[in-house]
Amino acid sequence: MESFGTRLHRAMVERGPLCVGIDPHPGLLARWGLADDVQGLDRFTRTVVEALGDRVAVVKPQSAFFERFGSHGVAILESTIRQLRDAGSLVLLDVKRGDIGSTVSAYASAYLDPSSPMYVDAVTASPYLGVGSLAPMFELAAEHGGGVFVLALTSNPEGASVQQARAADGRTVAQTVIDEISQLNRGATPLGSFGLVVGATIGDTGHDLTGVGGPLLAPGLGAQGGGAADLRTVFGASLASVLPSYSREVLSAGPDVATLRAAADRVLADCRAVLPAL
Ligand SMILES: O=c1ccn([C@@H]2O[C@H](COP(=O)(O)O)[C@@H](O)[C@H]2O)c(=O)[nH]1
Repeated sequence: MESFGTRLHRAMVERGPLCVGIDPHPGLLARWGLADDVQGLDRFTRTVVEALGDRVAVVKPQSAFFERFGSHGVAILESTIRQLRDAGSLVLLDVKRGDIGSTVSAYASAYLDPSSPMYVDAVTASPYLGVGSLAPMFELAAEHGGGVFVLALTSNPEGASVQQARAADGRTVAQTVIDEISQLNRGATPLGSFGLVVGATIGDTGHDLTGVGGPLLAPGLGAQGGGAADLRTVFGASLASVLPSYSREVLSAGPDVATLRAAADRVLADCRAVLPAL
């Protein structure tokens, strides 16, 4: 079975290094002329799948915007995941899960076991109960060709006070996460299956990402103020592993399918101008 890293690398070569998030904010639903209800949610997500599912490397549904509609929203999330997989994009579910290891096992089954209704190619995970507590996710991902993106240096301004605090050995908390994920990817080519989330808004923090060996998901572009040019400052020598991620910047171009596609093409061109060819 092919690893997630191999599948992701191929998707980035064939479709370009771009992840587009599905974040159906109430304001976006209104802007698209849709009601803030499950019907509006369903129409919104179907339009995004139609516009982008067959052309973008990775689509990242944000679970929170589905969960707020309860079981009906979760049913639409499951359906969206299936539609995206059928359309050929990789699905990264942004759920930022993390807990004690025995509970992480259940999260792993929910998202990374192919028999689960919510099975996706990769998930986001939070390391703040210790990177080791995420081991059940790493193991199930490795077994079934899945991936896990662990929060390292997030795009929000509040993140730095925790992530850039120093641990007992003098490294920042983020650097300890970076180092543990690098170990998991050792020897994997062309790309490891275990990624990090590093915001495009954080500037040059001096963290060493060169040994990660896995994908570096870069949110914070567009609506949060980051631009493609910032990728150079944040990622320096690691630019080749960057997967830029945009949500509102692209979604606000809807509901017209052609306009959504044009917005995705535009941000991809901006990123290609900065990132090395794969
Ligand atoms: O550090 C992080 C980690 C995750 N996110 C998520 O990405 C999108 C960003 O949406 P935009 O509309 O492009 O701002 C959203 O789902 C966040 O929860 C992040 O922004 N930063």
